Amino acid sequence: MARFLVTGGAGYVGSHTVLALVERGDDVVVVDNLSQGHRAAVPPGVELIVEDLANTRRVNEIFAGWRFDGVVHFAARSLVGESMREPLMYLAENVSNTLRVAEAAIKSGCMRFVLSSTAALFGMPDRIPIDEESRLHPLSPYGESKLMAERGLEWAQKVHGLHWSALRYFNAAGADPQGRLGEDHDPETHLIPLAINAALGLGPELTVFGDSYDTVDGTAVRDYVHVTDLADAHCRILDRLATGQGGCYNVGNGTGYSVRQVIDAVERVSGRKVPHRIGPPRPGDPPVLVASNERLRRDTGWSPRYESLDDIVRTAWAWRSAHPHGFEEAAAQRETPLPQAV
Ligand SMILES: NC(=O)c1ccc[n+]([C@@H]2O[C@H](COP(=O)([O-])OP(=O)(O)OC[C@H]3O[C@@H](n4cnc5c(N)ncnc54)[C@H](O)[C@@H]3O)[C@@H](O)[C@H]2O)c1
Ligand SMILES: O=c1ccn([C@@H]2O[C@H](COP(=O)(O)OP(=O)(O)O[C@H]3O[C@H](CO)[C@@H](O)[C@H](O)[C@H]3O)[C@@H](O)[C@H]2O)c(=O)[nH]1
Repeated sequence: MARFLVTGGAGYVGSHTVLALVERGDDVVVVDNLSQGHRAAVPPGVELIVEDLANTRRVNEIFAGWRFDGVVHFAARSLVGESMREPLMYLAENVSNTLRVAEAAIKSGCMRFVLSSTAALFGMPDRIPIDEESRLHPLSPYGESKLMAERGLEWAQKVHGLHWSALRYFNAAGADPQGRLGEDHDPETHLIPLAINAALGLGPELTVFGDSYDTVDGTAVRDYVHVTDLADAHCRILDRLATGQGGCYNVGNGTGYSVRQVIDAVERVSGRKVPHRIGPPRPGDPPVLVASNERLRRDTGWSPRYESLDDIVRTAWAWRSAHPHGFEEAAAQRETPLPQAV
């Protein structure tokens, strides 16, 4: 059994990874400031430390107080559009928090580090599928912040011998197949939950960002990878780091789906219409982002269990329709006192 610190473990990808680690018998501690995360997303028995990673003293204390074998660093600001309005805040926060966590880890002798990175590193890619040798050219401060974080970790490896990997996710999607966890952001900006909310009447009609791209039907194409498959990739990478081998990996299904295809999938799975209209393209959105996942498959034996878009959407639909108001409702239900025995 190993013990891991998961920053941002109350968030979407983080909580699914915490669950996967716990299920295979690892001991997990979560640190999260709950700015986006949810207490109810942290599995029972896992310690949640509510803290902001800006607090250097506390971050050092957390590492010194536990003997962690590794850290998985999810906590970050991750809205591309917001980063275009607040570039310096994004760079300062995402980079400094990553380096602060890495420094505290190294000081405490915790030498395995996994960074949540992103396909946004590649900007407008010059070839599809995108492999790890593709040109790194972020088009947003968000993407730039992850590239700078990766570079910082590279120096930590050269100088201090840190074993690290970056997992560059494409579009995380879906929910725990057993319905225990799901995606609950505020504001929600991701396509699949927005389409589901529109179908359920929980949100406004969906705006399709552009229908004149050079793609199969004019709408933008993305590589949707199931969050449980992402969680599995983190578990495998932590094991690989234990052998001293690191590296950067693209994590996607290797198949692209257009926005229209996503809408069709939500309609098939839910049996409802997704009210939508066509709007202008979102500035900075590349027409097509599809991963090559060959390196991850080769080095770790990973392969996605959820390759079909309908299967991915089905899990997201199941969670959202069972929890129309997300985790707050789930927590409130659990806090309802049990009826008194008479
Ligand atoms: N969701 C995606 O499609 C996607 C794609 C590529 C990369 N990523 C990256 O994966 C990671 C997780 O993404 P997500 O969608 O699960 O996001 P999320 O917002 O659901 O999770 C991030 C968590 O970190 C916490 N957090 C943020 N700043 C913090 C701070 N300063 N101190 C402590 N906790 C803090 C939040 O409360 C939240 O629980 C992020 O680093 C993101 O950039 C996500
Ligand atoms: O209301 C909406 C929202 C999205 N889209 C489109 O749907 C696709 C997916 O968009 P979204 O779910 O917002 O994800 P991305 O903008 O592709 O960004 C995600 O995937 C990136 C990597 O590919 C990560 O860097 C980001 O953190 C993550 O949010 C894109 O073509 C968008 O233009 C719409 O048409 N309407």
